[in-house]
Amino acid sequence: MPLRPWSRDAVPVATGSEASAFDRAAVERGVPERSLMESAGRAAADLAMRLAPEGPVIVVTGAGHNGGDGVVAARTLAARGRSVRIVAVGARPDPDPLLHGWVVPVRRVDDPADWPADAIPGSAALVIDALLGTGLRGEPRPLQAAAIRAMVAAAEAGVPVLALDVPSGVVADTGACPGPSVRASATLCFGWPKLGALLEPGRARAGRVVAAEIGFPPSDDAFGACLLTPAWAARVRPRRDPVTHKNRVGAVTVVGGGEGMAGAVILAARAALRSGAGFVRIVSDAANREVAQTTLPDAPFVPLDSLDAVDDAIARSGAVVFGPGLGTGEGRETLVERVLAHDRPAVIDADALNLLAEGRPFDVESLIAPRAPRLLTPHPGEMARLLGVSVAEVEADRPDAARRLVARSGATVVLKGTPSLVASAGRPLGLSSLASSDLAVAGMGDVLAGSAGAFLAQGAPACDAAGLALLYGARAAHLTGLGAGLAASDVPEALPRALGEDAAPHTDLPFPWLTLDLDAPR
Ligand SMILES: NC(=O)C1=CN([C@@H]2O[C@H](COP(=O)(O)OP(=O)(O)OC[C@H]3O[C@@H](n4cnc5c(N)ncnc54)[C@H](OP(=O)(O)O)[C@@H]3O)[C@@H](O)[C@H]2O)[C@@H](O)CC1
Ligand SMILES: [K+]
Repeated sequence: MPLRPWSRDAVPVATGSEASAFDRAAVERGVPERSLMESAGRAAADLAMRLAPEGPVIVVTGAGHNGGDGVVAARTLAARGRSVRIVAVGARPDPDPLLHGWVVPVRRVDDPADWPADAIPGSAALVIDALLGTGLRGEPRPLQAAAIRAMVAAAEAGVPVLALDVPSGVVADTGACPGPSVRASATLCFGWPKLGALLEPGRARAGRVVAAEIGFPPSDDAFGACLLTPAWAARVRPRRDPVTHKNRVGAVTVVGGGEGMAGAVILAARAALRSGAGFVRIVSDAANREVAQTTLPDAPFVPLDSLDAVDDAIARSGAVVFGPGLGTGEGRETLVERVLAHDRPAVIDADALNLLAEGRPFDVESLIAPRAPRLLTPHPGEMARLLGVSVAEVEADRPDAARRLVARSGATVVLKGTPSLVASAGRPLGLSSLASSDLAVAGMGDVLAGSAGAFLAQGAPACDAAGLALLYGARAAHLTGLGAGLAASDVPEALPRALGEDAAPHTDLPFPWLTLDLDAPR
């Protein structure tokens, strides 16, 4: 199972607005716009030849620079001997100077009510969507909407569609689709992947996401997000010193599991051990002692009503995982107060979050300026309770919800979903590159919390611990080969294999300009 996605490290991700501002700044610095467009269009032609090694190519162009990229791609394909035709939607110069004198047949379409049925024939080997890029404002107008519908029909008839920069109709800032949008089998992003191609619903429209270096200056801190990839994880993950002992490599205390909820703490504790923690303690309801100790004899057990023993366990730990299966019944406030009084890095999950959402005994604002890193790991329902909004409001702008909780709590936040997001003050928003519907199963949150606790205890900063837990958990799930039959309890056992992989990420794209090759969502 080849390690994917391919990249050399974390990949900067630009919103459409950031990309446009960066384009302008680059041009002001003397980077010729034509050279950027030339590199973009030639990279598009390279990828097009790979996706459709033979047969006719239709390039649907718009009036802006996205269309210009498409014209360069069409010219390059023609110069390489391919059969290519342009469908020009809206105004373009005639003849187009970007064609450098090459004669490429152009079909001009100006009337949305009269879209020619044969403009995109079913016999095409590939459609290149160069209609709308980062310049889309609002819902596509009727002419562009007709072109998008024609490209959707072609895709439904089995013609692959390569979208340039972003599938037309998808808002590059957010992934929203205010009207019709192209269904691409692959999207080639120029410079950097666009956030809109990585967030739903845009992600589902983009297919495989490939990014190309096209001659931009370095982006440094220009963008607010980045894609966390396997190569990034391999670089930042903690490694053991050859000479060490169990308390030096990360001790974790998992606090959770009300009566009858032993499974959640056991999953978290097992994930912590399998993520490299040297010592894991379980603090749980006394009724769970037998099952916990039988199932996971490696982890000493402390009953959660023995508060002094709880204090002692936490004081001996490098990190706490607080909340899995905890329950929100009477008396839990005391435990919250006691656990969070320690200056230990902590993952705050599940019912510990629900208690904070109810202000029992305090709310997330009281976490501000803790003496140790805090990592909050809500799913959208918990996030909605913490912010006092509806789940629909969270889902409508997930990056904003994550950033708001960071501002309110001072903590690092993982907002689970597809993709899961990692938000932390002063750091770009991290997007997991390994989202998969296979992970939508009960107990995965407990595994994530335990694993993140292990990375925290091994000294990783909270945002790295969060990203590592997301990526290695998802990779482990993939390595089980169980697909939609995955159970959360399968994942901890596969974590060591995921962590042990040192094979370089794989791509079958041989292009020197390649900076990212990310599979279509599963
Ligand atoms: N600049 C650079 O350095 C580089 C840029 N690059 C490329 O350029 C792209 C950005 O180019 P861009 O800014 O020209 O915008 P673009 O996406 O082509 O769209 C503008 C067109 O869309 C139209 N339009 C807008 N809203 C609409 C609607 N609702 N419904 C219908 N039409 C609508 C708008 O029409 P208008 O509203 O102005 O009449 C205009 O015609 C970027 O994604 C990348 O591919 C690369 O080559 C690298 C170098
Ligand atoms: K496009």
